Amino acid sequence: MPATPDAEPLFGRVALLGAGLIGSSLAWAIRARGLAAHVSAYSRREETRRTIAELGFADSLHDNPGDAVAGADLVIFCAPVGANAALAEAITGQLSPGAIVTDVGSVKQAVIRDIGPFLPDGVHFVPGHPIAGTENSGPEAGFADLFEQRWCILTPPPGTPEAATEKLTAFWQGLGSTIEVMDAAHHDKVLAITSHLPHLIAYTIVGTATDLEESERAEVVKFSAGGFRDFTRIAGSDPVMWRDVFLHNRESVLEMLQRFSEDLTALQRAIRWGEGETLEGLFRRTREIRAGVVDAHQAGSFDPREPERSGTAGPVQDKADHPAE
Ligand SMILES: NC(=O)c1ccc[n+]([C@@H]2O[C@H](COP(=O)([O-])OP(=O)(O)OC[C@H]3O[C@@H](n4cnc5c(N)ncnc54)[C@H](O)[C@@H]3O)[C@@H](O)[C@H]2O)c1
Ligand SMILES: O=C(O)C(=O)C[C@]1(C(=O)O)C=C[C@@H](O)C=C1
Repeated sequence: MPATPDAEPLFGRVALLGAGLIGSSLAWAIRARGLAAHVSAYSRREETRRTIAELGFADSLHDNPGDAVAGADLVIFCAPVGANAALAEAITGQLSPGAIVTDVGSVKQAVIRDIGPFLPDGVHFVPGHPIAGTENSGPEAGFADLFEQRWCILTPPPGTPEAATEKLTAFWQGLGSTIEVMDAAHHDKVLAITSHLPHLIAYTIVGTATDLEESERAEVVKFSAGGFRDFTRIAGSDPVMWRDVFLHNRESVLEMLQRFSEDLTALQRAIRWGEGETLEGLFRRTREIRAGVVDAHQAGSFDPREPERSGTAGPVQDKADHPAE
């Protein structure tokens, strides 16, 4: 539920460390819903800072992470997870007592390992992960309703004061999300299969098809219709962000990849030996799962990733959805 404009904001100053898709969406959403009096943003590159200034979603812009967090009562790490340790080290002396530190990273155990040791006593760490995104990246890609009717998972380490988790819960609810609190290790396993492996498969299949195109002059991209095009959308996701996800959730991804490879081998056998029942049985099961996913979304979720099927075009669309353009 959006905050009313004259209500007291939940936070005085929110600092964003990195302002790409997620950071800029947070800034727009915080402003639209009146959740903070001031949004400060840190960005490394001058060119990106210029873009952010033109877009106008930050109240103050900084070329130094320490300056961005000074005086903030909420600090949100929004860079690729591989950048966290260096950023945490850079801000440690500037954090205000009582501040809440959180993040939006797609992995959680590595984030706790990399940021936790740099936080002084009296600063509360509540890692988070919005299950919301698109294949686009950078400050121009953000939009205010990205987090609406989406899950946000919080993974507070043992000993985190309840009040800090509650305040961050109120923040994400204010952005329109629904909260689930879970253990970081459990998060990393679940997301390995629901998000990380699908991205790995998409990157692989698009790479394989492109190699084939080069070696056999097969017209893969030209004739790519529904299925392959859907994969290219996911495979168009940010290379640095996803490099870091795989390097920082290694164990869980490798475990899920092992299971996936075994299942794939079973399908390979079924095709080789003409076992139609095996194939059809699996495809019927997965079709039911898809129907369940669609029902869940139709029960009230705006999904910017499926503009064609849901008929509700999101503000950021992939060119691949409009091949004639
Ligand atoms: N894209 C998604 O769908 C999605 C969804 C949920 C969570 N996340 C997580 O959100 C975080 C940000 O992802 P995004 O999609 O906004 O990426 P993005 O590429 O759009 O933005 C990342 C920002 O971080 C900056 N940055 C990159 N390397 C840096 C470094 N070493 N030091 C400081 N700044 C650096 C970039 O300049 C950019 O402004 C990641 O940790 C990602 O795992 C992404
Ligand atoms: O919608 C997409 O394009 C996404 O890939 C978003 C997605 C996902 O896998 O669902 C990607 C990474 C995240 O950490 C959370 C969400």
